[in-house]
Amino acid sequence: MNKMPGSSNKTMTAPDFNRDGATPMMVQFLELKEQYQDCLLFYRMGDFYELFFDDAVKAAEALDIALTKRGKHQGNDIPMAGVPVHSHETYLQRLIRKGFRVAVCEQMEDPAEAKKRGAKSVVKRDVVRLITPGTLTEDSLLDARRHNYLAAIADVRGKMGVAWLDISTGDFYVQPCTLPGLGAALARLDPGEVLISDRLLNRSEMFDLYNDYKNIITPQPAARFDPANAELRLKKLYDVAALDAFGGFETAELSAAGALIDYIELTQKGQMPRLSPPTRMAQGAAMEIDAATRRSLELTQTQTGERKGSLLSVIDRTRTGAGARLLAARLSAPLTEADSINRRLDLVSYFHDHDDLRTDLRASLSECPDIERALSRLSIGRGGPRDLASLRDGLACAFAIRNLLDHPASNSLDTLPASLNDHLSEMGHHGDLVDLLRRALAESLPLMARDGGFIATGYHPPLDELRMLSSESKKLIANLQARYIEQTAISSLKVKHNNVLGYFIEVPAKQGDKMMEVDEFIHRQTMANAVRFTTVALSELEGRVSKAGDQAMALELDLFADLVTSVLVHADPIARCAQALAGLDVSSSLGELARDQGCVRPIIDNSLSFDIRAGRHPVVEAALKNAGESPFVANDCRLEDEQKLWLITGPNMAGKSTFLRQNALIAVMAQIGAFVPAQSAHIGAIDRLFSRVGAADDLARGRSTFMVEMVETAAIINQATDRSLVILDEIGRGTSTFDGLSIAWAVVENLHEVNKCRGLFATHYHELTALAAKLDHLSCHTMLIKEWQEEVVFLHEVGPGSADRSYGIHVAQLAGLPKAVIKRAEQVLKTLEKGQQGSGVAKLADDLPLFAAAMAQVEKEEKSSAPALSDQQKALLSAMDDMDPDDMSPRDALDALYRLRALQKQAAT
Ligand SMILES: Nc1ncnc2c1ncn2[C@@H]1O[C@H](COP(=O)(O)OP(=O)(O)OP(=O)(O)O)[C@@H](O)[C@H]1O
Repeated sequence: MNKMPGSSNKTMTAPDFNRDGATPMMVQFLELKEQYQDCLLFYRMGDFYELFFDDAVKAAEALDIALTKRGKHQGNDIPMAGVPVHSHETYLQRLIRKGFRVAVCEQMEDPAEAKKRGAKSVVKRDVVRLITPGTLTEDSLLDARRHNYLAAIADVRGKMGVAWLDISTGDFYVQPCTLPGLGAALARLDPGEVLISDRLLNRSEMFDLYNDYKNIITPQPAARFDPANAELRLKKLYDVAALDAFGGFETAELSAAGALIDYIELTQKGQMPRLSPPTRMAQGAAMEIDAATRRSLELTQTQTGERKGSLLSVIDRTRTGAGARLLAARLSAPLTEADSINRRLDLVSYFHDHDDLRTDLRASLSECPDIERALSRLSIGRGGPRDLASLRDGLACAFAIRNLLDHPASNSLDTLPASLNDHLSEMGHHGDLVDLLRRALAESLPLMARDGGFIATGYHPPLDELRMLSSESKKLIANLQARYIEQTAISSLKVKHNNVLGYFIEVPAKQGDKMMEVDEFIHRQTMANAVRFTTVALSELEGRVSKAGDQAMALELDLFADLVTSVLVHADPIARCAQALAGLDVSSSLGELARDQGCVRPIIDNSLSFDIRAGRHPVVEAALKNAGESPFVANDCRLEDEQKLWLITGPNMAGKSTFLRQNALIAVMAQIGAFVPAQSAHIGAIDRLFSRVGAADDLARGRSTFMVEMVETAAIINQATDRSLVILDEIGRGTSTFDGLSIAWAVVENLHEVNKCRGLFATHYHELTALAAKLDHLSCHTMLIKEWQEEVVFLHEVGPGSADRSYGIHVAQLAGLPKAVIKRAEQVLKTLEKGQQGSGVAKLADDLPLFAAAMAQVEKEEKSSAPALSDQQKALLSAMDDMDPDDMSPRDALDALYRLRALQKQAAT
């Protein structure tokens, strides 16, 4: 941590809000800080945001910036740290990532105004915004390809509701929820921040959830979740008398949605961003996938938290940020309703079948800026000229895309899929707005409107006049230089400009006296090497330049505000257009993926089918391809009728986990409306997907591997229905053999008899295969291998039947376990296989030779198995032994080399 430089005095960290004796500025700071004690207060002072007291200490440590001090409070030094305004976003990003909340306090008036009230008066300041992880709008603080949701959870008389919105795009949703389903809902949303009322948070049932999300939970007073207030807030926001038009919301959903709006008002200080009316997601509309299943299937990120290596990274071919966000959102929430899935598939099919059209569309999309985020920034008063340009270019792209899709050059006789027509009509017509923005905006644009110069010449004549006045005056100033040189005969005289003096005449120091003699030149400043003057004419021209400049700036800002208004009048249709573009991006990119990867359109209906022919694991297949290894082996999976539940045995490393996961991933891909990596696929829509494939300790929650496994298994047994797909890999391996086997046994029976779900169950407990005789819908399958010259070759093929052994020792050998250990393991295995399990196991230690004896045996075998050397080979070795390179001349060395080569040739024949 940074130390207070050169300070032996006591410093104070936590501010003492006692204002006695404080300077007026500190009084102002303390008044503000007292209101925002849970935030770091960025206190604007000129070109810096300053932090004081423990805010400064925390920020200095988090940002690795200097910690200094400024004045005293109550007799103690005040720690201070600061970040420049022009680069503050980088610092903000780091603070937000580290979990801080920041209150941004701005100067609300020109310092000159404050001075008018008296020399000691303080510039008015106020907090204009609270920056929290769930309320970010700046591109620099956001990932362009991911949504950043702010979520709220409400409980009203035992009924729960979840609401979530992305302030940077205006998306807003609600859904009813149950306590057991809450974890899955949050895992799906992966929000940046979660609001929960303190009353709900204190309930013991919430402790686990709190544990999982404590870093992003922002507790709120229960009053902020009041449903009656929530309803009023929503009605006011959307200016409606009743909310029925948006769908029938349950009270808990309203309460959650209202808490979100309240929080936005609180953090944005009343500046409401554009928010789409809340869309209600019905319970069960999305495939339920709990957090453990998401982790194990690595849908949007790998188990180590990276995007690379996830399913999303392999299937994402989108060209726009909005498309990428939509694809990630769809992948997190596959649909359950067959008709909706098929509508999406129709569009993917269309793009899959029309290569040229798809290529042209994707080329156009590449040019399309992020309309959603630009619109959101403009709506919240945080946009700049470049956001207007993004809208201009994005809407122009939409126009071009509409033309392209409305009049496909080829296949003009094809009927367009219904969802394509929907997208086209959602794109609307924004020609007038594009035209306006084209005329209004200059070619190169500053980030902030206050930097000026962004209105195109010719758009607004009065602005052109002011600019002309200013530039003509500048020209006249330049002319003055020539006149004064002639008048004074000082050729080195220059007219210059700086921010302190404005325009001035500068001559070298030795010419200063000469200038002083002329009344016209008014002395301003004497420097070491130069003397500076002004004249009445120069001051007048300068006045004209700055007046015209100020007027032009004010006019530009007015014009900017007008343009923003013209955009915001159309905010909703623009947002719909942006969503349509994102939809086209996703569908065309899935069409591209299907073409590229040889995927097929799945048949999705309401049956209980699960029939995948020649399915492949998209991520493992891509990895094998990248590594240049042998191609992926496709496998069938039919979970129907008497084969609803598969029991899969087979050696380690034979591909069981890959097979299990690939079928889950194919189901997920199919239900987001993507083509799937298979020869054919028929899936009766799945309501819940469970995958328990390996588990790690959850030490944070004090759970062992086995405990985690059992908690997850319990969730499956309690929740899986006959429409669910359950994937279980090696249940029960974390405990003693007999305990594990018994649990696995009972779980299989329960899945078969009670849950009646479709499922894949991989195990090394070969004893379980006996269950197939008892359970009608259980069938045994195994990973095929070939044994060849004592080697095991994995074929990665799934076939009927069961394996009689696991070849674990073989895999251990491949992994490099020492030979002695392998040998010993083989001895133990043989003894066990002779039927000495159970009570006989205890006798193992007596019956088996000692470990040391086994080691000695290995050494002996190695020696005896070493191949005998031929006479020629011996001659070669002894010739090498006889050589001493230090004693050789270069000539001797060369001769020796030839000799060795000749001996080696003899040895080889
Ligand atoms: N169908 C396949 N085609 C080609 N290679 C495959 C296939 N399935 C698996 N593999 C390769 O085999 C490796 C091991 O697969 P996997 O982890 O699925 O085996 P496993 O049977 O589950 O092993 P264990 O029982 O030890 O967990 C994979 O990393 C992959 O490289």
